[in-house]
Amino acid sequence: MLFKVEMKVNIPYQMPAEQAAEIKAREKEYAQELQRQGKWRHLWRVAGSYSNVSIFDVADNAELQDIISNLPLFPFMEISVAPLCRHPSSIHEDDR
Ligand SMILES: O=C(O)CC1=CCC(=O)O1
Repeated sequence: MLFKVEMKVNIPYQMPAEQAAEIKAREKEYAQELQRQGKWRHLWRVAGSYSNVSIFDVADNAELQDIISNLPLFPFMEISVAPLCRHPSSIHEDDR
């Protein structure tokens, strides 16, 4: 199942820089492993903001919830999720 996920990051300005850097490093490692597994298909920065648009390819809603809630930055994010389905004009066979 494919989902569009939008994540807006709001790290409190009081957080020490080293702590923020450590959380971001863990986030990067987690995100890159999920990309290697094919579960995090696309990860795009939204230009001009500390947010991203991502496409996830997961088994079901429960797996998406598990992945998202384990993001190291999860406590500092506003997240919105939209389920996707194949567009009839798509030429990409893996759009499902
Ligand atoms: O910087 C972001 O948009 C948050 C994030 C998600 C995966 C990652 O590595 O950073």
